[in-house]
Amino acid sequence: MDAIIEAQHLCKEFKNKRAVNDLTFSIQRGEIFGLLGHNGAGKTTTIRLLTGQIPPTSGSCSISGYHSFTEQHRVKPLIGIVPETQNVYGRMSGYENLLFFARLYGVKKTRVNELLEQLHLKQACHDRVDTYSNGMRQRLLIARALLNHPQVIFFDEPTRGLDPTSAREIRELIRQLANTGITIFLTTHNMEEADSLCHRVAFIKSGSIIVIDTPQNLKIKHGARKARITLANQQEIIIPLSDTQYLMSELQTINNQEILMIHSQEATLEDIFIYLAGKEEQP
Ligand SMILES: Nc1ncnc2c1ncn2[C@@H]1O[C@H](COP(=O)(O)OP(=O)(O)OP(=O)(O)O)[C@@H](O)[C@H]1O
Repeated sequence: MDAIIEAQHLCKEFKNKRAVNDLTFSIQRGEIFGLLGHNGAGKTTTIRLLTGQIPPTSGSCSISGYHSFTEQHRVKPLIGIVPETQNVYGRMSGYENLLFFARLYGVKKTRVNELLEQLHLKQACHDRVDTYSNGMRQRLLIARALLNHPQVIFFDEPTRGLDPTSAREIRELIRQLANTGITIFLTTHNMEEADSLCHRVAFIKSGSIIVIDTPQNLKIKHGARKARITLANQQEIIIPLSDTQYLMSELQTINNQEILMIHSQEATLEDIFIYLAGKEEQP
């Protein structure tokens, strides 16, 4: 296996607050990996550690074998970051924004044009960014993250605040990037998004990872399958299939009523998340 991101007993404390607690994991090249957690669970801090923006309190993390913080000069050319806040220069055009960063990174102008084309921003590229929709701004941030041909892209809540069409476009784009071999590390609150996009997910709670697996395995291991029975009078009964006694007693209550439909219902990733991580974090 060829791991590109590795964390070993990674911890981060702010004053007396432990934001990230003993994270150990590795992510393979080409993987789409999702870090899922409530507000304040430690997702952004994990990204900041992995990308070398802040030093760990203890433990270590690396990209392609280079220590994220102490070997930033090696790590920076390998990564792209799409942050949670859309920190672009509103008074500049999309083109100027990209050109500014291209110069900073020593990237050729032709790459800017290539990315404006790839991210469908060519037409509006000379308009001021503060006239862009949220979806366009997000695509501009992705273009910026791609300037240096990164091997890994970190997305912090990539579809937060986007309308469903723009969110779908961004998800499609993430899939396309992964298909070109780029490793994707993303954080999200959106369980459906994680389920449809990620090869593996980790649930983080109060700074600790409580489980890492594929969405499918998590559903198989922790999800109760249920039968949804719709009666002719439109009443719906949901019965867990694992509990035979309960199933039999519920079926008896149906008695002579006509059954319209019986569907088997799989647990969703959200069900599993709530089961394992509970509701929102306590401050
Ligand atoms: N610079 C900082 N100084 C002090 N505390 C911080 C700092 N950054 C984060 N924290 C705290 O660490 C914890 C984890 O924060 P983090 O931003 O990583 O969570 P998150 O999972 O990304 O949340 P959200 O989904 O709301 O963005 C929170 O309790 C937060 O208040």
